[in-house]
Amino acid sequence: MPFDVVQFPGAGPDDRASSRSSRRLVGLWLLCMCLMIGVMVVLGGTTRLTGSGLSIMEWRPVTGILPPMSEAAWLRLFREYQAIPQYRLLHEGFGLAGFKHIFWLEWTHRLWGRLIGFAFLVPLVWFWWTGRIERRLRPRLALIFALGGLQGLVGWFMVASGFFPESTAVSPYRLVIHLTLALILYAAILWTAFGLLWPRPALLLPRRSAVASADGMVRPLSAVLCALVALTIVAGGFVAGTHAGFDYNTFPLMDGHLIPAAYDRLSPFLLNLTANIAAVQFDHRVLATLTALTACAVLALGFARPQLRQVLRPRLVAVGAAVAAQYALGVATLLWVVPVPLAAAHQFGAVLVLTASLALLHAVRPALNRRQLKDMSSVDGQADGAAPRPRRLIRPF
Ligand code: HEM
Repeated sequence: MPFDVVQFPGAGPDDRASSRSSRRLVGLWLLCMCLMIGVMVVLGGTTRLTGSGLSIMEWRPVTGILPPMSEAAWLRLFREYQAIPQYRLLHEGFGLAGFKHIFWLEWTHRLWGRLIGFAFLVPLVWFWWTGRIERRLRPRLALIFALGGLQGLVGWFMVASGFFPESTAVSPYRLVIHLTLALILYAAILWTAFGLLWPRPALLLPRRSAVASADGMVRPLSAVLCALVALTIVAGGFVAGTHAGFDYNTFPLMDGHLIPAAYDRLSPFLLNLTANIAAVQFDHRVLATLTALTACAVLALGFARPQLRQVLRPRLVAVGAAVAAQYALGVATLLWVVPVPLAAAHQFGAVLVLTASLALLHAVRPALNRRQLKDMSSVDGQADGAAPRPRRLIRPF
């Protein structure tokens, strides 16, 4: 009997849901959802970077799936777009062909959003109906679906801010909310998928050993890494939202200084963190550097300790590679003054960094209770060559 199968003789209606095959099926479906969200993040980034996001000025969740069907319909939409400040300031004179170009990007972004909703809802109903989803997971998945719907609304809330008089782009605050909610959804789905596919921590670290032993330090360090990645992403959202990447295009100095002279230009001081280009860009650099240093610390610890190296090697390599590539991409995006392909790759890189750090944290998370720990020890501690005993219930997250 495979150890991961959770089978209780005469157990309740969750029997099918907790079987290995159901968990794998549901887990793989959720991983596919993550992939779709990753593509969506790149599509959203490209839409923003090419100034396409304001080309559809209506919010029609269902009927909006149909693009304009006649020349008259195209002309009507183009005339509406010509009335907003973005057209006059960014795209004046680009003609109907230019308008169609930016329209199709925004339309594809919205269409992909609808497809994500569809690809989530239909299997969810099917798996639920056929008893493949454990009871405990049902409220979580329903909440994720509701948050997905909310994300569509937040997207429109963001786009609407681009139509304010004299505004040529969306509000940075709304852009950050949109990006953050997308990545919260992504993280929640990924964590749930990991829990289904790898129901127990890869490493047997009792709660007490965290911090108390050198090996145990890997857990708090991984948690700090995830927190720093999250903060760096939010800060990156502000860099994108305030167009801060088009200024201070040198590295590591900013205008000849390590800390830009204009860091505290605005008052009150807190406003600098979100609205002052110098401070916004500097904070993103600092947070990214702290993220990279923490990743180095996790890697140094992981490779120095044989027990950690043996179990965590692929995850450590993934964290190292993703953070190094993302840092280099960030610097390149800055030095080349935000070319669309580099900036879009940098946006996707953030998803990869998040994925790798969550995979590491998931592998070293504590077992849920003492019994689990005992059950795990009974399998893991088979140095005497005795046949392993099947474990009992391991909750899948
Ligand atoms: C772990 C490291 C990093 C992470 C996780 C990260 C993450 C992000 C994210 C999520 C964005 C917002 C993308 C968007 O909304 O379109 C962003 C934007 C940006 N980041 Fe980073 N970043 C990192 C390192 C760096 C570094 C080291 C630099 C340069 C010194 C940098 C420069 C930029 C620039 C210029 C933008 C704006 C690009 C645009 O306008 O599209 N990043 N970053």
